[in-house]
Amino acid sequence: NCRKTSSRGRSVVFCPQWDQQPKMAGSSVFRPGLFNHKVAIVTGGGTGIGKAIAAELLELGCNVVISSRKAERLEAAAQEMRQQIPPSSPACVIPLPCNIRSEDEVKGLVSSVLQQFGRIDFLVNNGGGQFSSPVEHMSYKGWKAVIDTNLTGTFTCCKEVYTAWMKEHGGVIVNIIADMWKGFPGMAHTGAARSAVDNLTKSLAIEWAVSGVRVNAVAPGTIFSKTAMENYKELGPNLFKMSVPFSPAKRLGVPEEISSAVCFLLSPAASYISGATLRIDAGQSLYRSMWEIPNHSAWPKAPDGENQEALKDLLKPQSKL
Ligand SMILES: CCCCCCCCC/C=C/C(=O)SCCNC(=O)CCNC(=O)[C@H](O)C(C)(C)COP(=O)(O)OP(=O)(O)OC[C@H]1O[C@@H](n2cnc3c(N)ncnc32)[C@H](O)[C@@H]1OP(=O)(O)O
Ligand SMILES: NC(=O)C1=CN([C@@H]2O[C@H](COP(=O)(O)OP(=O)(O)OC[C@H]3O[C@@H](n4cnc5c(N)ncnc54)[C@H](OP(=O)(O)O)[C@@H]3O)[C@@H](O)[C@H]2O)C=CC1
Repeated sequence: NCRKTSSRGRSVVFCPQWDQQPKMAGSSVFRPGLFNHKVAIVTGGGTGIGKAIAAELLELGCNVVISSRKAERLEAAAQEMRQQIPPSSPACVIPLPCNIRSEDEVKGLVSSVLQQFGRIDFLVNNGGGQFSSPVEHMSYKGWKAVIDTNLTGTFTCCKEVYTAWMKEHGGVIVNIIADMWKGFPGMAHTGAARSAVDNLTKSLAIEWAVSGVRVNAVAPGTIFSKTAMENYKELGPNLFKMSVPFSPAKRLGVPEEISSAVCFLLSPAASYISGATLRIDAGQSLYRSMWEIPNHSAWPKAPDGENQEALKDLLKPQSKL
C-alpha cells in the first residue's frame, strides 16, 4: 500500500521500502508497470550497460528485444533475464542477432520486431565499442570498423526504426556515446564517432520533432563491467584500474548507473527533453585528462619581446620574481 494522503490533502505515492532499502543492482527506482506493453530495441543488450538497460526496462514491464552479433551470448543473457521476470508481468525479452554494421541486418531486425510485436516505442543505440591505439598506429581498417559501428551503425538503426515505425507513431531514441568532450587521445576513432553521434542526436531531434519523436544521448564516464574490461584483453584490468583517480567520485561507475538515466529519458518524465546529451560521469569530463604528455622542447618558440624575456627570467632556477 504505497498511496497515502499528504498534509495538504493530496494523494501522494509513498513506498516505505524506498526509505529502508539502498538501490540494488536490478531494482529500479521507477514505478513498476511504467513501460507495460511498450516495445524496446536495445542494441548490445546482452552485456554490460546494454544488459542493465534491458533488465531495468523489463522490470518496468517493457517488452525488450536485445540485439548484437554473438547469438549464443545473447541467448544466454535473455535466459538469465527471463528468470527475473515475475509471472504477473506482461514483459518479455527476446534475443535477435544483428550486426549494426550491416544495413540489411538492421532492416531485418526492425521488420522482425514489427512482425512479432507490432510496434517499436523505444530504440537504445548502445551496441558499439573500440580498441585503444594512438592514431599513428591505427590502420585504415581499424578506423573504419569503429566509425562503421558507432556512427554509421547508429545512423542506420535510427533511420530504419524511424521510417518503419516512429515516423507515423512517435517514439523515443537514446544514443549511448562517450566522454569525448576533451577529444579522446588514445581512442581518437571512437571520439570522432561519438562526437558525430552527439551532433546527429541534435539534428534528428529537430528533423523528427514533427513526428513526436524525442532523441537524446547519454555520455557515460568510465563504467566497469567484465565484458567492457575483457574487450581490451590483457590491457583491460589496468586500463580500468588506472581510470579510478580520474573520476571525481574516486570510483568507477557501474552499468546500473547508466540504465536509470536511460529509463528516465525514455519515460514521460522526460517529455520535454529532446536533443540533449546527459553526461553520466561524476564530473569526469570536467576534470583531468588521462593522456600524459611527456616533457619536450618540440613546440614552436614564442615570439621574442619583453614578455618572452620576462617569462625566461621567471623560469630561471634562481628567479627573484
Ligand atoms: C588510452 C585511453 C584510455 C581510456 C581508458 C578508459 C576506457 C574506458 C572507456 C571505455 C569505453 C568502452 O566503450 S568499454 C566497451 C568496450 N566494448 C567493445 O569495444 C565491444 C565491441 N568492440 C569491438 O567489437 C571491436 O573493438 C571493434 C574494433 C569495434 C570491432 O572489431 P571487429 O573485430 O568486429 O572488426 P573487424 O571489421 O574485424 O576489424 C577489426 C580491425 O580493427 C583493428 N583492430 C581491432 N582490434 C585492435 C586492437 N586491439 N589493436 C589494433 N587494431 C585493432 C584492426 O585493424 C582489425 O583488423 P585486422 O587487423 O584485419 O584484424
Ligand atoms: N564501459 C564504458 O566505460 C563505456 C562504454 N561506452 C559505450 O557503451 C556501450 C556499451 O558498452 P559496455 O556495455 O561498456 O561494453 P560491452 O563490451 O559489454 O558492450 C558492447 C556491446 O556492443 C555490442 N556490439 C558491438 N559491436 C556491435 C555490432 N557491430 N553490432 C551489434 N552489436 C554490437 C556487443 O555485442 P556483440 O559482441 O555480441 O556484437 C556488446 O554487447 C558501447 O557503445 C560502449 O562503447 C561509452 C563510454 C564508456
